[in-house]
Amino acid sequence: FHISVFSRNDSLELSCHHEYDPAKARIFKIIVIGDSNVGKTCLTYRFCGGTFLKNPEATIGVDFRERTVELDGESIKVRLAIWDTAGQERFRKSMVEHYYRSVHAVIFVYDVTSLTSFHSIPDWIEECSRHSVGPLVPRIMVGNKCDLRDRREVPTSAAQRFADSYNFPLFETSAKDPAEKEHVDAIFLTLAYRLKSHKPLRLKQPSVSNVTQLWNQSEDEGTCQC
Ligand SMILES: Nc1nc2c(ncn2[C@@H]2O[C@H](COP(=O)(O)OP(=O)(O)OP(=O)(O)O)[C@@H](O)[C@H]2O)c(=O)[nH]1
Repeated sequence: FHISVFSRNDSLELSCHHEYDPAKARIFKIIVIGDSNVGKTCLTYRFCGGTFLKNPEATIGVDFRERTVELDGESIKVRLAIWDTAGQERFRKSMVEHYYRSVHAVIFVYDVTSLTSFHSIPDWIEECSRHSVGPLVPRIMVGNKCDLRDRREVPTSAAQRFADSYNFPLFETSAKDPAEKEHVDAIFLTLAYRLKSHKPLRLKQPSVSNVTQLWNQSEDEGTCQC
């Protein structure tokens, strides 16, 4: 049962499950934010699908992806519901309120070969604040496309200074380079470990599509400040 909302991408699925399993219902919403073309879709696809998505199209509205991760051996399972947001203003403006409702964590992405995308990060942080994402919501910064070594415009030192000033962990990686696959996993696992003690979204009606519920519950609950 595959669902993709407002998307032309061949995205991964949030599956519909029919038996109630509390472990499966422990779910955290992570939004991935940043300029268009920085690689948000490819990073989330790499994490959820394991491969590099060739020829992604611009995200329209949002694409949902999901992966369940096991923490502390197998003792804790958490489901990461990842919202791959649109970078282009015209494809996101009607959706922004939905992005931030009940969000548990935020990933800011820039492209290491684009100084412009790095300089946009303060604007994305500002947008988060405007939507009442509190300081207790974990945030992470990711510099993508590190495989393009000859085209790098954003030095690690500058990015690290910036990240430190906000107390964000910084990751530099590549969605494209297969050798970076585990590094991409580490980004999301870092958030999962930080979230495991937070209050998750609980699915109210396990028999109904998770996407529909996440959408509706985020309407009901407002931004999570846990
Ligand atoms: N070399 C390289 N190219 C990448 C990498 N990640 C993404 N790309 C390319 O960058 C372009 C944009 O990738 P997307 O993942 O669609 O970017 P996006 O941030 O989701 O863009 P929007 O949906 O418009 O917000 C595509 O041509 C990808 O193939 C990477 O790590 N290395």
